[in-house]
Amino acid sequence: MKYISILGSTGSIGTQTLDVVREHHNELKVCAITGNNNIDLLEKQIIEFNPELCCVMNEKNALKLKKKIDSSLNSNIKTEIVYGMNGLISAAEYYKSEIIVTAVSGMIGLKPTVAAIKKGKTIALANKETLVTGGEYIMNLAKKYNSLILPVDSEHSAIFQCLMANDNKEINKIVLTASGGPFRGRNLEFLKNVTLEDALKHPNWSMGKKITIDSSTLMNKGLEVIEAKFLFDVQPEQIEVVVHPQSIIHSGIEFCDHSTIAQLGLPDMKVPIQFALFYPNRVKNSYKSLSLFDIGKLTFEKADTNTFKCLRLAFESLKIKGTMPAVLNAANETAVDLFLNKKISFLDIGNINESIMLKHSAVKIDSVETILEVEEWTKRTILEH
Ligand SMILES: NC(=O)C1=CN([C@@H]2O[C@H](COP(=O)(O)OP(=O)(O)OC[C@H]3O[C@@H](n4cnc5c(N)ncnc54)[C@H](OP(=O)(O)O)[C@@H]3O)[C@@H](O)[C@H]2O)C=CC1
Ligand SMILES: CC(=O)[C@@H](O)[C@H](O)COP(=O)(O)O
Ligand SMILES: [Mn+2]
Repeated sequence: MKYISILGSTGSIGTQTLDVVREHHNELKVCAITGNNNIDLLEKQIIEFNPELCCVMNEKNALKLKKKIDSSLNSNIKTEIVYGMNGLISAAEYYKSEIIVTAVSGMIGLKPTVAAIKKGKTIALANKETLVTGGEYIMNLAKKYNSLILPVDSEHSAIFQCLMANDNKEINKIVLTASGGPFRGRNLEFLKNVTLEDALKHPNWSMGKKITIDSSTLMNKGLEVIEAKFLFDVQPEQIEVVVHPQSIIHSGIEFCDHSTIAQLGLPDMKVPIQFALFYPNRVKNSYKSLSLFDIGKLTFEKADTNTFKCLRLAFESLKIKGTMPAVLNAANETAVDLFLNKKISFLDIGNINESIMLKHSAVKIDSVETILEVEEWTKRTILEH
């Protein structure tokens, strides 16, 4: 039996991780789960999976959930309810858990992931913001504490799988695929008037709201470029973004002999989640099979980084190094939150990200505190404006 913690069990990745656990209930056991607002779903998850620990970020919600659980007629439930950042860290450090699925959205995932790394846990990393903000610091920490980081992000899982069979072989480039989002092919004039509802319509994937907006601005691809740079220790120039609207080729590697290996599959996150949970093994499941006949055509385009400036900003932040990717990420989280609350327009997201980068003088990251300080500065600077 493999014991796991799921940080963010009520979200898109969290619920799909639980689907994988249901599929493999004889091999996987959930010890700890966490959520923020969705306590109705947390209650259902507690009843079904009976974890030993459940953290609700928000204290009031935690007390409400505790009341519900205490008054439940099901006397088998032994779940301890905790709350706040300390609670999230306890779930990440939970003594029985070997693998921690980091499926919370945003930089809030940084501290618990660092805590899990310091306990030498295996990290099934969905929360890309941890690597985007912590970069080399996180990778070095993982080495120091012998913690294995297994990517869950579909592109990075694809790259990891291509590398697995070709360990220690020199690579020319990473081919990082992008769907292009709901506004692929559109120009700035069109984007001036797009709405939140338009931006939330991802063509291929059903995901949480924040990452769905990031896909529509191509910031998601920018964050993934930064994630790939640190995970696979390549130069930014070795990462080629290719728009592939069908999202069937999840990414690939061109090796030094000009042979390219890619990983393909239907757009279903259960596949990379399962891969991380069972690594290095491949195990059978009941998921749908890919039929290339049904797909018919696979097409490829260049990304338009003039119209979608967030992708360009990501490459620029990597050139500047240090805290700049963390600042870009924090600016983007703040801007996306404002957009989700209908306070700014779609194009404002990229403009805010760019203006904050211009205001920031990057420094080297030598602690989690450095990252949290620049996050605080970024959010304050945007909101005071
Ligand atoms: N969805 C996908 O297919 C993919 C996602 N990812 C990455 O995985 C991560 C999760 O994405 P996704 O599942 O889509 O996101 P969701 O928005 O669907 O889920 C987010 C989860 O985090 C919890 N949460 C939100 N805010 C806080 C907070 N302040 N403190 C503690 N917990 C919080 C939510 O709790 P609650 O619901 O109870 O409020 C929920 O459990 C992101 O980093 C994303 O980039 C990467 C590749 C694909
Ligand atoms: C499923 C997944 O990994 C997402 O990150 C996905 O890649 C988003 O699609 P885009 O290619 O549109 O950003
Ligand atoms: Mn992805």
